Amino acid sequence: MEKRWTLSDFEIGKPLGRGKFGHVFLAREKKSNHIVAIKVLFKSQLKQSQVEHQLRREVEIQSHLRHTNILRLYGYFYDQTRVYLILEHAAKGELYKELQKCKYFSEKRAATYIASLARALIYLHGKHVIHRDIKPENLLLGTQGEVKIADFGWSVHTFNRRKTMCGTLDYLPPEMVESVEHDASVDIWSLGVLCFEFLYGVPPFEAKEHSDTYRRIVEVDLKFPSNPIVSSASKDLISKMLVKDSSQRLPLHKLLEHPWIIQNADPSGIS
Ligand SMILES: Nc1ncnc2c1ncn2[C@@H]1O[C@H](COP(=O)(O)OP(=O)(O)OP(=O)(O)O)[C@@H](O)[C@H]1O
Repeated sequence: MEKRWTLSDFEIGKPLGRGKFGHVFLAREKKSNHIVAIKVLFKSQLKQSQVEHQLRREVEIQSHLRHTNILRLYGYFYDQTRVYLILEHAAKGELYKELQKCKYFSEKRAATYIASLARALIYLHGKHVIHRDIKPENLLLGTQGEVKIADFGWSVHTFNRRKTMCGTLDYLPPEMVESVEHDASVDIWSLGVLCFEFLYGVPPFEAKEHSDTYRRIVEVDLKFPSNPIVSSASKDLISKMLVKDSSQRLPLHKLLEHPWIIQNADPSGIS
């Protein structure tokens, strides 16, 4: 049986930040002395924005994941007005802020993050989970500076079809057999965008007008700035991820064997 948590199990510490729906606090579980982050969400706000369903899915998915580069969700509890999520504490905070501070990362640091994220995505996809929202704002940093995927609000579990089709796989057309892998390749695209942003400090299809960004994405209008100077190996990798035909994007296990990753990524995941 899983433990039923209550607020009295924790000593609440300093605020770590606030989001759209609630506040995050440092906390200590009294019995174990374990340090965690507690996210407090107001039920009224969740209802108003009609995101209860999304939150339930997020909790359901994230609580079953175990990977160094995925933020752990240990459990949850609620009272009359609030929902509490017990999260792994990411001691070094938001990656987004680091990127703002440095403007752009070194190739070693970028490659280390990208390799760690590729490993986390391989793990997720193996569990039929597609993240669909990989971006700097959703990444946190652990004690050693290791990157952690934190926000599962847009993730989906693509298992339902398999369960419901159980036993009748013989009749599935190729596009449906392939669709899980096909869907997962959205995360490869996002990882390519992220890699560009890590190295240049700006996302690749940025434009003043929304409509222009849209057009640049659809056309895959990929241009590498001349500044900062970035290795051709990294550009080669990015070009292999940002491919319009999703079936032609570099598979994540191949990404891990790419020369730029081999030469630059720290295998420990610490940068
Ligand atoms: N597990 C954690 N460890 C350390 N800091 C955290 C943790 N979770 C959240 N934070 C901090 O608290 C802030 C608010 O987090 P929260 O997830 O509520 O909102 P968000 O993801 O920034 O925004 P949104 O509400 O739009 O999803 C984060 O930006 C981060 O600085």
